[in-house]
Amino acid sequence: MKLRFTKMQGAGNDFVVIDATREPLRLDATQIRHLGDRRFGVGCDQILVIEASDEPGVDFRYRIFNNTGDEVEHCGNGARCFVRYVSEKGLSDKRSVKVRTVNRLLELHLRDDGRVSVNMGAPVFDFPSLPFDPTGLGVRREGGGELWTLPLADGDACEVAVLSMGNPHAVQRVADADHAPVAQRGPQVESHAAFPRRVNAGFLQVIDRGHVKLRVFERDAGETLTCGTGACAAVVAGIRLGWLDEAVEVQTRGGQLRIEWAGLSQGPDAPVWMTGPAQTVFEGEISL
Ligand SMILES: N[C@@H](CCC[C@H](N)C(=O)O)C(=O)O
Repeated sequence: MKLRFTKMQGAGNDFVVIDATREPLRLDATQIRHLGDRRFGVGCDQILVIEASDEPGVDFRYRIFNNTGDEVEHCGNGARCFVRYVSEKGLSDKRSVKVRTVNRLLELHLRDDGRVSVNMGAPVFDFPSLPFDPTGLGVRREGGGELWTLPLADGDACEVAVLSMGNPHAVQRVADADHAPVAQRGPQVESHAAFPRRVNAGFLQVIDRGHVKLRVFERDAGETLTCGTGACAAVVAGIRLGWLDEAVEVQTRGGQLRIEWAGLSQGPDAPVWMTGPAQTVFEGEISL
C-alpha cells in the first residue's frame, strides 16, 4: 500500500499526519512503527490520524499513536498541528474546530499571530482512571496539592505530582532542568508499578511564578523536545502546589508554550489552555 503523509512539528515534537477523512484507514502496529522509524521509515514521535466525524457539533476525530505502535489518549502538540493541517489542506475553512479524541473533546483555534491555542479540557485527579495505584507510597501535602514518594529501581526515590490530561503524567520538581537525570530516571518513573499503564514523566524547574523550564520523558517515545500534555500537567501541578500563578511560559528544549489554568479562581474543572507553534515540514508518500 502507498500512503501519503505530511510531516509536521510543534515546538520540536514531531508527527506524521495522515488524512483518513475520505476513506477509512486501518494501520497495524508494524506499519505504525515503520512510519515512526527515523532510519527505515519517515520518523516521528507520534503518528496522528485525522478521521471524519458524524457527531453533531464535532468537526473531526483525532487518533494518536506513539511511534512504538500503541494508541494513546491525547497529544497536545499534535492537536496544534491538527488544526494547521486541516486548514492548509482545505479540509475546513473554520478558524476554530472541535475534535473528538478517545476520551476528550478539544477546541483548536488558529490565532492571528500564527500560533495555535487549544482548549485541552480539565485536568483529572481521579487516580483509578489514570490509572495510578498509590498503595504503600508516602505522601506529602503542599499548597492544595500532593506529592507522592516513588521508590525507584536504582535505590533512589523521587516525589511526583500525579494527574491526567486525558493521558497520565507524573511531574517532579528539579533544581536544574538542563542537568536533570531524565535519561536515568525517566524510564524508571515511566514503568513504575504504581502506574499499570505506564506514565509520562515530567521534570519541572520553577524559574519564577510565571516561568518554568520543562523536560518530559514520554511514555513509549522517550524524551521528546516538547510534550504539550506534559506542559499542561506540569503547570497544573505547579499551580496546585502553590509554586506558580495561573498563566505560565514553559521553556522546553524545542520551543516555548504558554499554559493557562484558572483552577484556583474557578475550580478544578476549569479547562487548561495551551498556546504554541505548529508547522508543516514536508510531504511525501511511503510504501507500507
Ligand atoms: N507528545 C505528546 C504526548 C503523546 C502521548 C504520550 N507519549 C503518551 O503516551 O501519553 C503531547 O504533546 O502531549
